Amino acid sequence: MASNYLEFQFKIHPPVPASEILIAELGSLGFESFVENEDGVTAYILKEEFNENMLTEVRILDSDEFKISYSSSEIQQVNWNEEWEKNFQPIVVDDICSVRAPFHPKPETEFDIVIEPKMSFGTGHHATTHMMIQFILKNEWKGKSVLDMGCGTGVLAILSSQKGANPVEAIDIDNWCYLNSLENIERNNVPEISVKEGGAELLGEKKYDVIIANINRNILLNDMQKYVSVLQPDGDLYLSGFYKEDIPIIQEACEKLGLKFQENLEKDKWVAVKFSL
Ligand SMILES: C[S@@+](CC[C@H](N)C(=O)[O-])C[C@H]1O[C@@H](n2cnc3c(N)ncnc32)[C@H](O)[C@@H]1O
Repeated sequence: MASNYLEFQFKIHPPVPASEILIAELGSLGFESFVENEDGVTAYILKEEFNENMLTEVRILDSDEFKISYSSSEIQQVNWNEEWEKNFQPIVVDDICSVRAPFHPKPETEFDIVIEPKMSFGTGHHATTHMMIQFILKNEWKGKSVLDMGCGTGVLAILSSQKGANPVEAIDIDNWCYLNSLENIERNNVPEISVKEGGAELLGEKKYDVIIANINRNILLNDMQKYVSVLQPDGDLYLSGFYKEDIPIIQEACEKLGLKFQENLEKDKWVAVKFSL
């Protein structure tokens, strides 16, 4: 791919495992291809698509815990696949589920998900994806209707389908993630998964046995009511994308909507929580 791109180095001070939230925000602003490094994230955006207001949006992520700074430079050519091949290692969750790129050898695990992430979130490397995979692995999924909100690469929707969920639907607000999920679903030869581009406004009358949403605290708080309105009685809602200290606010919002806390997983300060109606 040869285009005029801006390359941004975003540094997180002090370095904390917050880069995936930064990546999710950058992705929704129109940045492409993200490479995580020790200090933060390198991200790219087409020069004509960049505007200064985007950096104001990024600064809103600053908190008591960390601050984000950046520098930028203009570049002519990016080979995104080479970037990923340098940076993307396969992962194995609980010895039974691998998430890997097409160029990695086939593993022996029971579940094998092949993802070409390009610039979408969801390689399984991040704690939140890892924990959502653990939840899917350890709970009954067979025959259940599953909605994956904020599907990224489609990794959780693909695993849901491999675990026997049917039908599976996936939604992401980002055009790149929508397209990338379609590609990855085809690559994994799973039964048809419906993918839509948008947010909670796409949810209508149809109800689901299970909803999984790994997004971020504020979007979850904002959209949770809509999610619950399309959850079957006795349905389960699995949420991630927030820190342990956010559990009380998430739990309070869920309980107001009639959900009961079931269980939470914790990894690198991040949590994933299961609620049931
Ligand atoms: C943290 S990533 C999770 C990706 C994948 N599900 C995983 O677990 O690895 C969050 C995803 O949510 C999407 N997203 C952000 N806001 C959203 C919204 N309001 N509705 C739906 N998707 C959204 C982002 O584009 C991003 O792909």
